[in-house]
Amino acid sequence: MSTSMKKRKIAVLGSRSVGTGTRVLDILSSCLSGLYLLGKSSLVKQFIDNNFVDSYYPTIETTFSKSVVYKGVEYDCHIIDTAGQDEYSPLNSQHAIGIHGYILVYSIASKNSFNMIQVIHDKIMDFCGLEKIPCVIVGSKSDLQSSRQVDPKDGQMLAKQNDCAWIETSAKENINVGKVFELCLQEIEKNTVPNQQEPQAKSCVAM
Ligand SMILES: Nc1nc2c(ncn2[C@@H]2O[C@H](COP(=O)(O)OP(=O)(O)OP(=O)(O)O)[C@@H](O)[C@H]2O)c(=O)[nH]1
Repeated sequence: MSTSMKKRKIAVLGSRSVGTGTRVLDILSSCLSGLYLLGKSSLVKQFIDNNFVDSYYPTIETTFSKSVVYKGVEYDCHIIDTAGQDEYSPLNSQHAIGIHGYILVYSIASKNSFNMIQVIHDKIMDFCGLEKIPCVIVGSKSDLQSSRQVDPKDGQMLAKQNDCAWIETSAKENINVGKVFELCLQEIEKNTVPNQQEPQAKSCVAM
């Protein structure tokens, strides 16, 4: 790996799926309520391995690395696939400190998961004490059109209100997966002052 590569840490967050605590029951509950699962891990897996698996394994937080060339610059991206956020739980500091950009995921087939995006966004802003965070709001499972509960216009409006990028994606059909991470780098680099090597120092970014 080139020493001049810019390191960017990206956290993938969304609402936590309601696990039952045991493996068999988790699988059963995912069959019953699969639409409410966000597909965070599937999105990351498709990006890292070019692979989609239909089965569900509850996420234990994992970090992946991949070098990405964006606008002719090579970035060493560290992507943290989180287990998700509860409405009332405080933000885990590891999902804020040292993070350069966020991918906030909802399922287009779950209005509840969409409603959680503003809650999670506000939690990050509160934690970091910032007025803006580099962020992409992502509507996952765009292949599930017949189960759609979230209008694209609502996604775009939420992104506009929070000064974020927005996109819909399908890990299953490999639609817009690379674009999600490009948009995240774009939002991170918006934070970079011209002629400056790294994103501007913010209280939550470890330089
Ligand atoms: N139709 C469809 N199903 C998907 C897509 N992405 C993921 N899934 C399915 O949704 C389920 C949950 O996917 P995961 O990627 O494990 O979801 P997660 O958000 O990481 O879930 P947690 O580990 O509970 O946080 C799995 O059965 C996937 O196969 C997609 O783009 N389209």
